[in-house]
Amino acid sequence: AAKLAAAGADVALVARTERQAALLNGEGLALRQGDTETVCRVPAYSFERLAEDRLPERLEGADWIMLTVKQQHLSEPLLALLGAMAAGNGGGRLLCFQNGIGHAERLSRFVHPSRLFLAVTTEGAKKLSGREVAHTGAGSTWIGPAFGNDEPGTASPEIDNAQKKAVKTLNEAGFRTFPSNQMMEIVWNKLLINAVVNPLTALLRVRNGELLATERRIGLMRRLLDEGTAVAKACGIPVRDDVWEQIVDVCAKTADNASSMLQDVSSGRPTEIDWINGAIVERARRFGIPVPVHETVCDLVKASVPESGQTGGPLSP
Ligand SMILES: NC(=O)C1=CN([C@@H]2O[C@H](COP(=O)(O)OP(=O)(O)OC[C@H]3O[C@@H](n4cnc5c(N)ncnc54)[C@H](OP(=O)(O)O)[C@@H]3O)[C@@H](O)[C@H]2O)C=CC1
Ligand SMILES: CC(C)(CO)C(=O)C(=O)O
Repeated sequence: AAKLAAAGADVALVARTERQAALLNGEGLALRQGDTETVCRVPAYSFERLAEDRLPERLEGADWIMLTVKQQHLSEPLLALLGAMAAGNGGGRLLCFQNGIGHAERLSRFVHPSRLFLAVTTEGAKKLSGREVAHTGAGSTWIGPAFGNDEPGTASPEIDNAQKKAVKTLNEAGFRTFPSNQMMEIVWNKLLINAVVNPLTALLRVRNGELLATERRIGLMRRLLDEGTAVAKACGIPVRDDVWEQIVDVCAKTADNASSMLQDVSSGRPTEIDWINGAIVERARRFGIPVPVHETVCDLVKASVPESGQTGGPLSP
């Protein structure tokens, strides 16, 4: 939001709590990039208030709604609010940045499928406080319709134009962004990467780069990738030949990063495992494909976070 606003886009934020919205409205949104911090003024609303009140005109008329919550945050009231925002005057389009799969199908019960778009990004961002965010790494972003239009050139002119405008706006804000009509393929490609890196870093409590440090870890990574690839192919998803090389590259380029799942497990928060490895297990069952390593990491990751998600934290002595 800070980078889009700096590039001249008309942006508003929706925080979860009224408290955070008041903080953002009072003190501004601070963006940290390297050693530089810039503060910008972006009007903020809260989900808590919006879920109860009428939608303000500004949000009802939004061209694009960028959804950056985690999969486990997609509650029924949030889905209903997004449905209302995407149905307003002129009809907003919803761009979903989630890792994992399953959200497009859930959202399509509330938002017309023609207004649903998926984004896959390798940009890195970290919330530092209620009003501060760090841009932790530049990457690339692909956006496109969630359903249909698999054949290049078959999207409606309206979708094409909306997509072009969003790509242009994101590029102007400094995000290297590309349009795609094969988002399912791109989403699955990222899924296969996350399904290897995230659970293993979370369970072994290591940073991304340390996964490549031993043959035993590499063996587990390869078994997760082989099982995941078999499921993707059974689902009719073309899998790139160089996914393994991409995984090695991600681990090398983000060597010092704690993966999002490691961060969640270390803080005792619920993880996105159900929408990453869990989604692979669920689809494997449909096709009768054995995925013992995915099943095991799902159980272990879930067992490592207390059911209530209230405690957890560093390893016990
Ligand atoms: N961070 C990254 O670099 C990348 C993340 N992704 C994906 O993007 C998604 C978001 O990741 P990330 O930003 O790291 O996740 P975080 O958990 O850091 O941020 C999610 C935010 O959503 C807020 N939220 C939850 N529920 C609501 C609601 N009902 N209304 C408004 N806001 C809400 C949370 O607020 P609160 O804190 O108050 O609970 C939180 O600030 C995930 O699916 C992740 O896998 C993909 C690529 C890179
Ligand atoms: C690519 C990777 C593994 C980078 O940390 C990621 O997306 C995550 O942590 O969720």
